[in-house]
Amino acid sequence: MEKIKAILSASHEVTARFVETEGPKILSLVEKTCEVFRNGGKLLVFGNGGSAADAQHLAAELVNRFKRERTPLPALALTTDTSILTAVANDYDFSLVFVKQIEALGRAGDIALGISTSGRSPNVLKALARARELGLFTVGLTGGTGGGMPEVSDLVITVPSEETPRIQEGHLLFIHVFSELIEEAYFGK
Ligand SMILES: O=C(CO)[C@@H](O)[C@H](O)[C@H](O)[C@H](O)COP(=O)(O)O
Ligand SMILES: [Zn+2]
Repeated sequence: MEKIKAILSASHEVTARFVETEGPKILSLVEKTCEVFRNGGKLLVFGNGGSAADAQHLAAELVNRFKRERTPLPALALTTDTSILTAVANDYDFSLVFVKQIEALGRAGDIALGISTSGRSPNVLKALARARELGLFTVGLTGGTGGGMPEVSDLVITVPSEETPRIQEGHLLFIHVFSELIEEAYFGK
């Protein structure tokens, strides 16, 4: 029981600091995303492991709904097509599994959101770098020092922890806060 309480308390402490330091950046990303959606652009999201699940979670909130009855929003997780993922990894390299999808689906004016707790996953960093070259707005959702994210991201949102699970808990909070604010900002209160 003590262990559970210690984990919960660490998680709360990290998410509280996250909101305090990164809140303004989250608000600016909400504005930017609404502008991109209004201009016919879309959000492409990707990451590995738990962050692949987070990418899918965010895309589902936006395409389906969060709290409101409203029209679907254009978001796509690049982590779900096992034929594409295995073919690219098998024929080329795992570090290109998101790059090739960015090249196929990304258009200038879209947003590429890469999720990496360490900021060091080559497939996430390469996809953000390529997205930027192609004229997408790039966002790194990360933790700790952010690894290589600052070099390839127009906006870096960082959970202030060095522990992967705590960082992921901050990322989940981001997904829900972002989805709720997007619904309000895009469709009105
Ligand atoms: O969920 C977890 C750990 O909590 C793992 O599945 C974790 O996401 C994987 O090890 C990832 O490969 C880590 O990649 P990254 O966050 O450093 O980019
Ligand atoms: Zn996890």
